[in-house]
Amino acid sequence: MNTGTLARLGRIGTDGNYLIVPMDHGITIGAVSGLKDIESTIDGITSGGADAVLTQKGLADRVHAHKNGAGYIIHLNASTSIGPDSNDKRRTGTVEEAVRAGADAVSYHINVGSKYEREQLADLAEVTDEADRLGIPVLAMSYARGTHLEGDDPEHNAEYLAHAARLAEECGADVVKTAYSGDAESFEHVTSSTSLPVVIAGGSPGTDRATVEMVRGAIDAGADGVSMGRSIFQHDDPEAITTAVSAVIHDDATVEEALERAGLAVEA
Ligand SMILES: CC(=O)[C@@H](O)[C@H](O)C[C@H](N)C(=O)O
Ligand SMILES: O=CC(=O)COP(=O)(O)O
Repeated sequence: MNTGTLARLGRIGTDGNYLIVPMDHGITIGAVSGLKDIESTIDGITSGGADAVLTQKGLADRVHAHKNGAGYIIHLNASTSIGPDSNDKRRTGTVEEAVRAGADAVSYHINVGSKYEREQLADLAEVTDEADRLGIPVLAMSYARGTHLEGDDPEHNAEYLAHAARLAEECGADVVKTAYSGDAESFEHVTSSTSLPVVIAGGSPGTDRATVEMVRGAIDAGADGVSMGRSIFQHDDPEAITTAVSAVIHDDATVEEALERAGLAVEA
């Protein structure tokens, strides 16, 4: 890893742990709650302890004035939930554009098991080469998603998730984000399948306790943090839920301690 990449990796995390809040969903699902007044949302989550925020390049001007010194990641591909196939992620930017827009890192989304994985695999490998030349870390959002997967809930199957996580390392990424398998025991298979820092997506929002329990379970399984979007930016109090998630990631708090610190309900 070159000096620049290592230095910038330190800007999107704290001591090797990562509380990243992605808000690139404006392409995927539109300007949902939390993304309309994204400036206030970013103020809240960075005050609550987020290490970095993540958007598409077009939002850069709206981010910088509100990120309170947190790191900034620009996402390089996207799809929409209303188009023919949300697994067909297409390029929305380059690493050079991200650097020009003041990013400390870039991210790229690959759907392993989809009919688009071949193109996305090749594109991710190009992104990591381009990023390495510029000393920019790459967060690979590596999901198990697509018609070639089998089983009842393939998107949360630990075998598929472990494969997706290792794929990111083999393609030269610096951090990998994938879905949580649902429990610490099965997720250990995912974290042990790669030497990369592993962070989890939050998925569709649940209760505050469920969100914090997911983070606690992932950390107990060897994960290094989160790249958690909707559960945080769509929360009624983004600063409070970020405070709770930060307590687990940065201070190794229990679920109860984290919820109490954030002033959130402790009972299930
Ligand atoms: C909205 C979702 O299902 C998320 O998991 C997205 O797929 C993640 C990605 N950043 C996107 O918005 O495309
Ligand atoms: O970019 C999106 C993610 O990294 C995960 O988003 P989610 O809303 O937590 O699923």
